[in-house]
Amino acid sequence: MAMPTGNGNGVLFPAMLQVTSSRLRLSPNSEHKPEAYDDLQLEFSPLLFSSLERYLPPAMLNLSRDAKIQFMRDILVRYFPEAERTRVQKQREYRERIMSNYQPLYKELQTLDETKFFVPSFLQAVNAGTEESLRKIIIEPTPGVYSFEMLQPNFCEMLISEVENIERWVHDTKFKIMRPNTMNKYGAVLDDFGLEPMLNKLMDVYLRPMAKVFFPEISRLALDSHHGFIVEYGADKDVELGFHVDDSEVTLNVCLGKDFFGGELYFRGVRCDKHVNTVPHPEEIGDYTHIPGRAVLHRGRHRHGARATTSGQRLNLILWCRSSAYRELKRYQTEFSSWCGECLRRKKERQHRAVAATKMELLKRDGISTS
Ligand SMILES: O=C(O)CCC(=O)C(=O)O
Ligand SMILES: [Fe+2]
Repeated sequence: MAMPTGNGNGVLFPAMLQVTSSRLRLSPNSEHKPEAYDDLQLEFSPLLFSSLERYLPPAMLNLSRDAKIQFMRDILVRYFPEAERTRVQKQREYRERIMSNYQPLYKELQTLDETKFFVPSFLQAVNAGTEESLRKIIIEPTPGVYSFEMLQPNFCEMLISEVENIERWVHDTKFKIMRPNTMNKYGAVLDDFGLEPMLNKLMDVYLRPMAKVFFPEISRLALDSHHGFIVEYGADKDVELGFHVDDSEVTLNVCLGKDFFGGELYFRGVRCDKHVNTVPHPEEIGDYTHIPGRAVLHRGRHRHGARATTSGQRLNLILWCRSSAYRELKRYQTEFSSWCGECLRRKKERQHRAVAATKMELLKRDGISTS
């Protein structure tokens, strides 16, 4: 028998007793208008509560707001480990410190204005949304890497000036900035500087149709979070970037400028965790030369690095797009021949061996000499 639950003061919620064992709905109740939870100072986003409310069992919908909060929080706490909650809380505090001290140079960067941000060819192809329209604007410098013209020169200049403004502010105030990742000593995480909603829209509206065409195995499941940042290279900045895979399902990398030599990307094939250090096959070896305004889109697991920027300054906008559903599914899989070059090679080898063994058996059975 289930023990009664209470609010910690010895008072029971009778209605809660009836529904705590109920399951969430499998599909959301689209007719239900969820309450607003914006005033809550909880460890989860108020939007998460509003979204989850649509999945509550019907009997719960008439309960008090507090009872619903308690029920939903219990679910979220089980799903979201404490270490992750602490990380999110620290990140929130870090961003609040930035937002209350940093004065942006261009507030207009925070709202995506498609005609000011993108070149017409990109916009037309994405708006048409067909495979044909998207294939028309891309080239594939090496298999699985797609390149296309994307950003307007004016937008690139604004973003570069904003990053320079960030670096000045960091220097003048001695702010302890978190760099984009362990590989870069320079650059800035744009999500920390108020550009997260803009980059979310970029991923959701403009990259989603592309990912659907070029990486269908991933984008059957939604890309639902991102890490957006700028990398900076030059004599007094980072010079090159070692061979690595990204912590993303799909990566967008757009060159913003300025004038530079070098900095080419080199690619060495897509690999799963198990095969990340295996040798590349000849057809997987390819280079890409950055051109300001031009983007490359590739799988995060596509192994790559950036050669030295030998003169001038190079800044690139990077968006690591992630899918929580894809990551969850991957945990239950052991073989990735649909995208890992090495899993595929080994699978083909096994098939060849099996076919050869069968042939041999048949020849022996028919008494034909195999020596
Ligand atoms: O420098 C570049 O263009 C590559 C950057 C990159 O691969 C990364 O930040 O993950
Ligand atoms: Fe990368």
